[in-house]
Amino acid sequence: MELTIQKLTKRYKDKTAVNNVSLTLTPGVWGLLGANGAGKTTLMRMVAGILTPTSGKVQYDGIEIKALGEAYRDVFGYLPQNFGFYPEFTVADYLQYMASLKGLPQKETNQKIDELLHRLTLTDVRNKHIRKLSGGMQRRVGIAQALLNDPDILILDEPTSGLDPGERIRFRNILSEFAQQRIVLISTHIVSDVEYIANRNAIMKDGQIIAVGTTDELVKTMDGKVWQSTIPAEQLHHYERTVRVVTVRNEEGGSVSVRYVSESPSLPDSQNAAPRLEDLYLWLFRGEEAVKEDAV
Ligand SMILES: Nc1ncnc2c1ncn2[C@@H]1O[C@H](COP(=O)(O)OP(=O)(O)OP(=O)(O)O)[C@@H](O)[C@H]1O
Repeated sequence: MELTIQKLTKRYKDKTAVNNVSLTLTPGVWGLLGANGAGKTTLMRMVAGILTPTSGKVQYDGIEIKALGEAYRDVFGYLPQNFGFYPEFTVADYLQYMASLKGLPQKETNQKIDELLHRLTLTDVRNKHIRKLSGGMQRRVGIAQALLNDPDILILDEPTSGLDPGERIRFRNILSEFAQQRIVLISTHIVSDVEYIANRNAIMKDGQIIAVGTTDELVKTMDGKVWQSTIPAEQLHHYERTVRVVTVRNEEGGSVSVRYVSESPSLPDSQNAAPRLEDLYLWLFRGEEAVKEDAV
C-alpha cells in the first residue's frame, strides 16, 4: 500500500501554499509537522481529494486518486481541522448519519458504532447532543466518524487540539494500534504528539517539505547542537537574545538550567545534551514564533 504525492503545488492568487511537494507515504503513522501557515491543511486537503491541485498529482497504489473517485473515498478517512458538526444531533445519530453518507451497510453500522464509542470512551455520552459535549469529546466524535469505514488511509488535521493530556495519550495509543497495515497522516504543530508514535515525520515549512525521516534519523541531525547549561537566573534575559532556548527550568539557589540549540556552546559550562525532535523543530524554525508544547 502506497500513497504517492508527486510534485504537488497549490497556488492561490498571490500565495503558493504548497510548493512542489513530493512524498511517498507507506503504512504506519506519519507526522506532518509545521508552524501555522506552513501549508499542512492545504496539502492534506489535496491528498484527501477535496481540493484540486494547481499542478502535480496524488496516486494510490499507482492510480491517480482522481481516477479512483468513489473507490478512493471508500478507503479514506479524514478529520478536517475545523469540521462542521451537527450540534443538534446526538453522538449516535451523528455517527449513523455519517455512516450512511459513507455508504456503510446498516448491518455493520451498529456494531461499528458501538465499537468506536467504546474505544474512544464515548459510550456514556452516545445519546447526548453534540453541542453539550466538551471540546475534547467533540474531537473524539470527529475521530470516530473518520474511523467508521475502517479506512486504509487516515488523515487527521490537528486531531489533538482540545484534548487533555490523558486523552492525548489514549488517542496516541489508539492510533498506534490502528496504524498497523494502514497509512495514518497526522498534522500538528505540537511535536510531542508525534514524537513517540510517528514511524516517520515530514517537516513542512513555507509550503515545502524540508525534512523527512524517522524520529531517530531526524534527531541524529542535531547531534552536537543541543546544549545544557546552568546559569544565574538574572543572566537568562541576556542569553535569550543570543541563543535559541528550548527549555528553561528553575533550579534551587536562584539559578536556571537552560537547554538550547546552537552550532557551538554559547553559555558558560555547556554540556552536550541528547537531542529530541523538539530541538530539531526549533532549529528548523529558528527566527519564527517559538512553538512550544502548548495546550499540554
Ligand atoms: N483559500 C485560500 N486563499 C488564499 N490563501 C490561502 C487559502 N488557504 C490557505 N491559504 C494560505 O496558504 C498558506 C498555508 O495555509 P494552510 O492552512 O495550508 O497552513 P497550515 O500549515 O495548515 O496552517 P494552520 O495550522 O494555521 O492551519 C497560509 O499562508 C494561508 O494563509
